[in-house]
Formats: sequence, structure tokens, C-alpha cells
Amino acid sequence: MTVIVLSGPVGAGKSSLTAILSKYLGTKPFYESVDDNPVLPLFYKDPLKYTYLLQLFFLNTRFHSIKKALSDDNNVLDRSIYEDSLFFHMNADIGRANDLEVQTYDELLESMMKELERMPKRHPDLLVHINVSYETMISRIQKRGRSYEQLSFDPTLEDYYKRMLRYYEKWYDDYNYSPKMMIDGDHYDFMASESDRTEVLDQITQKLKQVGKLPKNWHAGEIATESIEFSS
Ligand SMILES: Nc1ncnc2c1ncn2[C@@H]1O[C@H](COP(=O)(O)OP(=O)(O)O)[C@@H](O)[C@H]1O
Ligand SMILES: Nc1nc2c(ncn2[C@H]2C[C@H](O)[C@@H](COP(=O)(O)O)O2)c(=O)[nH]1
Repeated sequence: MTVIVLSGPVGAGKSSLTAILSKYLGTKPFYESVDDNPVLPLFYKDPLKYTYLLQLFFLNTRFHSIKKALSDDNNVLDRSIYEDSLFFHMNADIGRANDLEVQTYDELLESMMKELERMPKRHPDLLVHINVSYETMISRIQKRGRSYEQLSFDPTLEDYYKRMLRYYEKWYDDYNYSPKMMIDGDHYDFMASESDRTEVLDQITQKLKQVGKLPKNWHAGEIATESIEFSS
């Protein structure tokens, strides 16, 4: 059984690579709750009011997903509980949560992480982080077109996204729950270019081989983007 978690800032390409990778490895994809998330649009309209509720919503869904992924067969997760704290503390640092909310959140997360330690499989086998520049991030956010994520919806999102990229640098350096690797999301267009897709999948399978976690009975094959079901 092999569990892979994807990480990276908004628009980096996590959901897209989750779909490609899970199809390639013949494993199950787990997606974040976005289009069916009732709190997300409220958060972008009024972050001060909805930061805490949104975080509890994500934390709850991520906890259930990682528990299921760690007890199921092979899986690929599009963002996981390991990034939850980055988002909450980033928002708290810009004044969107008070000290009591931070303390309560940290204690709750700690209890959840302790519960994961009791799972038969305690951690993922590999973290695949997609690194992108601010320019790439913005162009992908525009390409995807969720209205509330656009700079035209809220110009202060420029600072928010730039801060997110800085927090991710430290987050990736500190992450130590599993082996990890970084994909250059500026360089590889794994959506439109077949050779880029092949190269990225190759990098990931090499790393899985290196850590002894390539799923059993798996054979490399080509995958066409048309055959993949992307999440919306
Ligand atoms: N490597 C890439 N090259 C070009 N376009 C990409 C790449 N990765 C993702 N995209 C496009 O960028 C947008 C955001 O990708 P998505 O997978 O939803 O990002 P995330 O899940 O990290 O927020 C989508 O329109 C997707 O088609
Ligand atoms: N405040 C938070 N926002 C979050 C969190 N996780 C995701 N998000 C937002 C960011 C995007 O607008 C959207 C989906 O993220 P993608 O990176 O998949 O595009 O949800 C969080 O924990 N806190």
C-alpha cells in the first residue's frame, strides 16, 4: 500500500497532478472540498469573520481523508492535513484569528495528529510538493477562473498569495513526516505537454522506487490527458 500526498500553494497544480498520478499508478484520488465547500466563498468575502469556521471545515475534512487514505489501499491526496496549520497560522498572523482561537486550534490539531500516530500506517509514503513562482500561481488562478480567488475580486489577495509562497518555503523545509520531493511547477506543463508529463511522472516513480514504495504489480504506461477525469 502506497500513500502519496501532494502539496503546494493555490493554483500550483495539485488537483491536476493528483488526477494524472492516480491514473498513472492505478490508485485512488482524494480531492479537497472546494466547489462543494459552503464556507470558502464566504471566507473570501469576509475573511475576518470566516477564517476560524473555514479552518475547522478543512481540518475536519482533511482528518477524515487522511484517516481513510492511511487505512485504505493505494491513494493520492490533493493537499492533506499537514498543510492545515500553515493556512491557519498565516491567517492568524495577519490578524484574522485571536489568541484563544489559535490555542484551541493548535490543541485540536495536536489531538488529531496523535490519533493518526495510532493508525496501522502512521504517515504517507511520499510528499510531492509543487513549487511555483508568484507569476505562475496568478496565471493558473486566472486560468481556473474561480471568481473569489481573483485579484480583481480583492486586490489584497496579492499580498496574501505572496505571503503564502513565503510560508510554503519554510513549510517544505520543515516537513518531515515522510520522504519528500519537489516538482518545478513553473517549468513543467504536465497538462498540455506529453513530454513534460512523462518527465514529471518519471521523477515521481524514480523517487518511489528509491524509497521502496512503488505500488506492487505496477507497470509504467503512457497516459493521455483526455483519458483523465479532472476534478472541477
Ligand atoms: N503544470 C501545469 N502547467 C500548466 N497548467 C497547469 C499546470 N498545473 C495546473 N495547471 C492549470 O492551472 C489551473 C490550476 O490547477 P489546479 O490543479 O486546480 O491547482 P491546485 O489544485 O494546486 O489549486 C488549472 O486550470 C490547471 O489546468
Ligand atoms: N483559509 C484557508 N483557505 C484554504 C485552506 N485550504 C485551501 N484553502 C483555499 C485556497 C483556495 O482558494 C481553495 C482551494 O485550494 P487549492 O490550493 O486546492 O486551489 O481553498 C485552508 O486550510 N485555509
